[in-house]
Amino acid sequence: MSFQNPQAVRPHAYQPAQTQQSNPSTPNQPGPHHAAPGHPTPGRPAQYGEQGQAVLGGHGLVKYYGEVVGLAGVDVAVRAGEALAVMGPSGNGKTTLLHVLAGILTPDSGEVWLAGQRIDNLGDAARTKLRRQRLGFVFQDNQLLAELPAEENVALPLMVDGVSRRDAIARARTMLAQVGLAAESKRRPGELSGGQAQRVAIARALVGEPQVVFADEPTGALDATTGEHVISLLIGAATHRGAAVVVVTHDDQVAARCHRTVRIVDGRVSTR
Ligand SMILES: Nc1ncnc2c1ncn2[C@@H]1O[C@H](COP(=O)(O)OP(=O)(O)OP(=O)(O)O)[C@@H](O)[C@H]1O
Repeated sequence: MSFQNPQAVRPHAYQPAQTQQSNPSTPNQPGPHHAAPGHPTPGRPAQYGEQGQAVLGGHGLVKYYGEVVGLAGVDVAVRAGEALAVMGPSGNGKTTLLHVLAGILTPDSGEVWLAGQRIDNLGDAARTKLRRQRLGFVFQDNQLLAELPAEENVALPLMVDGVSRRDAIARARTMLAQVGLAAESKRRPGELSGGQAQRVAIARALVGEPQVVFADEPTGALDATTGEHVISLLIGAATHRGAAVVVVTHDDQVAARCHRTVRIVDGRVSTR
């Protein structure tokens, strides 16, 4: 499935990570954290040291759609500057996990913590604001607005948040230059290649300096070479800024670019 469209302090740590595998082929180490200073980082797996605090943690996540199990009790955490791949068979809960972690869906039980704040129990308006201000999203189909040039697509989330048009466009242009699209900033999505359009979507996801970027099959509509370029750009640009990245993917090459992989099978983290 694709995407549809922050005070309490968590009292205890948890132990999910024996079920999450490091990706040995990934040379990068996660960057510095930017969890709120002074917070005992909720959701931090016990083996993470002070250099690797979890910016995002899900604990005991359960989600049903009527009788259908979406998630059956998932523990997961991701550090600032770390890219986590979420893999597993179709229909086993990957997108559900992404939506619950991103505050798009509320879990039936369990908790989600973002940089020291429990977020699963916030109201709709607060979660919407949090998603806009602190999270970034990259979709399989870039979901750019066809009638707007690239720079306005990137500037839009900033303007919605009250940044002046002039400043938002300036930041959008800087961001587009960073994804190699300075020359394309005035083009509309229909005038861009699939890979270029996805780079615009990456610029849009990053322009607000999010703490976590969620991507659901971000390379699913691209050929292998373009997909590899796009995922490298996304992970490099996000983790360089200290953001965490959570990528749902069926693609081993995409997962290999991430620091760790977690497999979701039957709504649970698989140990196999
Ligand atoms: N809105 C919904 N209503 C009812 N059932 C749903 C809904 N969304 C997901 N499901 C069901 O929940 C289970 C998990 O779905 P989910 O989309 O999370 O799987 P997935 O691993 O992301 O699949 P895929 O790889 O095919 O995208 C599936 O059985 C699915 O049919």
